[in-house]
This record gives sequence, structure tokens and C-alpha cells, in this order.
Amino acid sequence: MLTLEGAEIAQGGFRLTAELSVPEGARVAVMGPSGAGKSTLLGAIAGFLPLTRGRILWQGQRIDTLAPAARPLSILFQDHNLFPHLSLFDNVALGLDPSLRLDPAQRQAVLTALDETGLSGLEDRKPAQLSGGQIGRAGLARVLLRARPLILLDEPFAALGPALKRQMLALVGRIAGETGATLLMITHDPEDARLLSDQILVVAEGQASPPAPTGALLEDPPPALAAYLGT
Ligand SMILES: Nc1ncnc2c1ncn2[C@@H]1O[C@H](COP(=O)(O)OP(=O)(O)OP(=O)(O)O)[C@@H](O)[C@H]1O
Repeated sequence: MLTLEGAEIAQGGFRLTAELSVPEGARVAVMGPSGAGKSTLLGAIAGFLPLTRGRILWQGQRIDTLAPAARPLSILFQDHNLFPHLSLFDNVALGLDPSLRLDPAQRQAVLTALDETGLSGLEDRKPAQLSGGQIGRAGLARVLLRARPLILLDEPFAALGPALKRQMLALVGRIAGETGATLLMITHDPEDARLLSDQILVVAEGQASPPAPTGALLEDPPPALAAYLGT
């Protein structure tokens, strides 16, 4: 279980509070108006932004005091955190060891992750020589390889076309299913939420609300979500 207890994050004049829990293995879509604080929330969980108040716990242990790399999670952004000068193999391998000094078992694990995400044969390519979908897969290969229990997605597939985005979401679903990971995914698209999430966490009016079941929330959205969805 991921728990935010009396959490507050401040950024310039912006302030977000969160009092909520996400059960282990849940798939949660994070939705809300632009500028409402969705990325701020994920950034605080990942450790890029400090809390000004409260605590974050994973399985009852405090994680908000840990450095980002020591937290039990992987985060994926729209740029997929790929380094342009590194090969696909090395970009994925960074998920295991930032110094890239891999032993044979680790090298094999990288190859397996590339294989499972449909990237075999492209190991030596640089990111600039990959398509948008392949870059999306590379980010997911790294997430798969890291095998952390919490996966945070900050709109990594927003720039992809609908068919490719559905493919990526299916792959995310498969990875989460295989690893039992808990998923928090920012999206502006209710269709993404329906496809992948069982719960929606609404971020609006300075507050991140506890997750509620996807179907019920989309059918009868609270005013802030209804205004945002245009329903
Ligand atoms: N570095 C910063 N310094 C000051 N304020 C910031 C900074 N980054 C973001 N903000 C503000 O914090 C608020 C929340 O931003 P955030 O990016 O979390 O929103 P979001 O819900 O993810 O938006 P979007 O859907 O547009 O990506 C916004 O009002 C934004 O202007």
C-alpha cells in the first residue's frame, strides 16, 4: 500500500495536499485539469520534490526521507529519460546499474527485457534511430528490468497516435500484471483510464483525492472532473 499522510507539496505559489492510500497492485489513473498538480504529485512520490508537511509510506515504511534512487519505484516521463549518446542496450541497462558495469547475468537480463518489449535486434541503435513506439518500448524495457513494485507514468505516451498508445498501454498492463506492480498513470484521456485503470485519483483545486473506482467515477464525475472532461 502506498500512503500519503497529511502530505503537502509547495512549488512557487502553488500548494497541493494529499491524504490518500493506493492498495498494492492497483492500477490508478491520475486525472485532473492542466496545472492542477498531477506531475507535482508524482514528482513528490518519486522524490524530486520535497514535502513541506506530512509523510509518504510504502508498505508501512517511510519513503519520503529516501533519496529518489533508493525509493521502490520507477518513473517514466514523456521523453522516456533516454540519453541520446547511448545505445538502446545501454539506455535500458542504466535501469540496473548507472555505471553500466554489468555482469553476464545482468547483460542477459537486459537482453530478456528488450526481447519481452519487442526490441531484439535494435540493441546498438541510438535513440535518434528509433521510432516513437520503439522509444516507448525502451522506456518500458527499463521499467520491466528494474522490477520495482511501484510504477509511475507521467504521460509517456501522450505524443503517440491512438493505436500505438493502446499497444503501449497493453504492454504496461502486461508488465504490471507480470510483476504485480502498483501503477500510477497520469492521463488526460478517459479512454486510457478505462483501458488500464481500475481506479481514478482526481487532482483538482489544490487537492489529490483518494482513488475511486474508474467506471463509477467516469459515469458520475465530481464537478471538477466533469468540467475537465467536458461532460
Ligand atoms: N518549477 C516550478 N516553480 C513554480 N511553480 C511551478 C513549477 N512547476 C510547476 N509549477 C506550477 O505548479 C502547478 C502544478 O503543475 P503540474 O505540472 O504538477 O500540473 P499538472 O496537473 O501535471 O499539469 P499538466 O496536465 O498541464 O501537465 C502549476 O500551477 C504550475 O504552474
